[in-house]
Amino acid sequence: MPRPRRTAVIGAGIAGLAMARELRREGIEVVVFEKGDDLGGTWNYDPRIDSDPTGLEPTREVVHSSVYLSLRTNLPRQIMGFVDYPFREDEDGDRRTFPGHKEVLRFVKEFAEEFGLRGLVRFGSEVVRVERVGTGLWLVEWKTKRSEEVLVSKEMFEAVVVCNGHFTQPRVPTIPGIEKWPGYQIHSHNYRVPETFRDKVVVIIGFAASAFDISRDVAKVAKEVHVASRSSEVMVMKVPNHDNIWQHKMVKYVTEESLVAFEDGSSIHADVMFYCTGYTYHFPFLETNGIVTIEDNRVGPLYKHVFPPSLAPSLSFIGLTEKDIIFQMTDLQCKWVARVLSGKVQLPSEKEMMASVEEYYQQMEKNGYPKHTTHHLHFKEVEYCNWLAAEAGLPPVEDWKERMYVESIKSVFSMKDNYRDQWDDAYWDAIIKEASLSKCRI
Ligand SMILES: Cc1cc2nc3c(=O)[nH]c(=O)nc-3n(C[C@H](O)[C@H](O)[C@H](O)COP(=O)(O)OP(=O)(O)OC[C@H]3O[C@@H](n4cnc5c(N)ncnc54)[C@H](O)[C@@H]3O)c2cc1C
Repeated sequence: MPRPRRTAVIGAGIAGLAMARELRREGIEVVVFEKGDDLGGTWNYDPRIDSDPTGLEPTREVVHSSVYLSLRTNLPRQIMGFVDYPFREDEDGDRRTFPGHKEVLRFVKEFAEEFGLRGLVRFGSEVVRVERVGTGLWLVEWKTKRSEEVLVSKEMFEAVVVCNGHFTQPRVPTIPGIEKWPGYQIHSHNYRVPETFRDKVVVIIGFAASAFDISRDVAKVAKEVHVASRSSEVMVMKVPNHDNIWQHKMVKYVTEESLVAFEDGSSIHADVMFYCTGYTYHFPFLETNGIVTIEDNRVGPLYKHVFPPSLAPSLSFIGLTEKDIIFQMTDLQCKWVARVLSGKVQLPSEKEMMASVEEYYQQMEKNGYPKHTTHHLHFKEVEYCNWLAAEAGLPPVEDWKERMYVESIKSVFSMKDNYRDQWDDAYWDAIIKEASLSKCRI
């Protein structure tokens, strides 16, 4: 494919902004379509929630962000910067190592201003169709609203980069009896403040970071909080240092008398079923004639989680991988894609890319990783970033970032309350200082 003249980027979260910066650096004209009216994607806290709190009703009105009011980052700010643009403290901002969401938004906006990216974004423009047309171009159709009037417009692009985020479309487990259970159901996508749950008995399903944080937040006002999980690691117990939080095995069934029975044999009567059960990938605008599919949360086939081999390089996806050093990884993916589009880096042949995808799937199967974890990096987060960095002509991720990432993941999984405020800043400051001194010495 010849170097594209114009590229469409869908979304102005960190992925879309980083992509726009890299494309422009490569001299490629870029248009960023953003359905919201501001930059920052999920970091734009929005007090509104979807019209269906479970997020399952297909015709519901959707709010993009899943951020709740008390949210603080679960990674230290030192590894939440872009590769060449650190997340520095702002004198007037939230200077904590694990800052609140407002501070992340401030940083993302600062990044956009620094590189003059705002002017590349068409706000209030929701992409509703992306389709390859006979000429090898991509037709992008988007809608804009002016008061009550909806305008639909079309434009052709030589390449499209999908950066629409994947924390908006909830995934919810099937629970026997739930259709008749009379309580209130909600997915964490629609959680904002604990007040709704005052004096309620709340069952939270999930065992990852959001279930941990939200259970502690809700427990401040709820009567009881019962966290249930499929995880084999869950210990059935009353959680130490909390008067009103219990852990259980998964919910076995529920009844119309509001009973919730757990697989550990215990049961309670509850008011709220709260799903902290993750999200599914969702590209409602994308038409590829079945070339790109989503099956059991596997977007495929994608070479290195980015390029569908038979449509590469004119179609790509940024930020699909999960559980990694997100800002660094996203930025590196963007640098790689921009270099591929500019012709500086060649992709392998379609056949070779397909073989690589197949090999990855086989490896997953051999290791017993379920299909829905296709875009988890399975402890190879840094290896993946280093591969991207090499493709982008950059050095590998700094050793201290890798160590800090590993340590912060351990902290998250330690499930200790206040792990963020127990972080040893002095220790890490010394490590970073030593690393930068040794860089100078080289
Ligand atoms: C609750 C929560 C906590 C998190 N905590 C952390 C953390 O501590 N550290 C960390 O590194 N990461 C964290 N993350 C991950 C976070 O999602 C990523 O850091 C990152 O912000 C994702 O950026 P993105 O640009 O890929 O997607 P998003 O930020 O979701 O941006 C996508 C953009 O695309 C737009 N869009 C979507 N569809 C369309 C369309 N059809 N047309 C036009 N525009 C469209 C959306 O409006 C949005 O602006 C968290 C995520 C959540 C949900």
